[in-house]
Amino acid sequence: MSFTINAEISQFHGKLYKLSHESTSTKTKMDVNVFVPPSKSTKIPVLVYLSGLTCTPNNATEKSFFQYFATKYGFALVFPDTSPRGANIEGEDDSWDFGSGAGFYVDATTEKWSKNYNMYSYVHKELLTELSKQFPTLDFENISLSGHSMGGFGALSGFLSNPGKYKSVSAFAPISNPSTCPWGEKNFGNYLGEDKAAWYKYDPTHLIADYKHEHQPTILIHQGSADGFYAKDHQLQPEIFVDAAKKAGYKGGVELHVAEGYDHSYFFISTFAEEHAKHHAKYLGLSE
Ligand SMILES: N[C@@H](CCC(=O)N[C@@H](CS)C(=O)NCC(=O)O)C(=O)O
Repeated sequence: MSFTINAEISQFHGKLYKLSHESTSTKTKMDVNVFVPPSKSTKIPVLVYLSGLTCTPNNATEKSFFQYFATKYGFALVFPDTSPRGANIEGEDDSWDFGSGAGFYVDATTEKWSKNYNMYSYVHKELLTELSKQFPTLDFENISLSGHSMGGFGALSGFLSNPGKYKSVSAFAPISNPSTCPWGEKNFGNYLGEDKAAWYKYDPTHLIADYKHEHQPTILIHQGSADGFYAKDHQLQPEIFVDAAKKAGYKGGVELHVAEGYDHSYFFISTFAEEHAKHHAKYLGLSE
């Protein structure tokens, strides 16, 4: 398997690559963007950023400002897509919060979706393995996770279900307890079926309750107070995750910042991108 380089763009003294490849996990062509900072190191740490509902790899690439901080601190960035595209499954393109653009970073088990909707294996296994061959100077053993909304859920879930694999995790407005919110119920119900035990294997609030691994870095979360998905729709519920972490005695703790007046958009994400970059740089061995 090899990547097609669709674009190679100079940015912040590094290179932004827009790539595509045939995925064995999703059985579709997948797009992914990778930013490589101007480093002479042959072991450049990596931050994987998982995007939210409706996004392609380009939304965060164009609006998060993360590349500036990747150059400043010296880590590479990986921006995966949010679902398979064009799998030709009935209903896949019918709503903005399910199917295309909403793979939810799980491996589907229901008959209808399980052939293609395997974003958990795609992100945490296939993509990282394939990128390590394409980019030999990137160190995929020194890697962290971040993400927004559905991707914030994907980051927390991926970190907690792969103990020790990721050095650190952070999230912007994450869907923190998907088993108890409308987005989670819709997506988990369709992808994983009605047995909630299967949902809990991905739900950060359940995962942290059972997390036993000694690697317990501080988990950084920002949430905008004026985000309608938080304040009005109760899709995000970061406080429930914080409580679960406290109850579980998670050693690093969860640092939740509710930022007054900020919404759910990339104006919010870009404002706090540096705090997240700094957080990961510390755990990736790039700063104090
Ligand atoms: N389409 C939805 C909004 C979806 C949304 O806010 N998606 C977030 C992630 S959950 C996002 O990043 N959208 C793309 C963007 O802002 O570039 C609506 O009309 O309410």
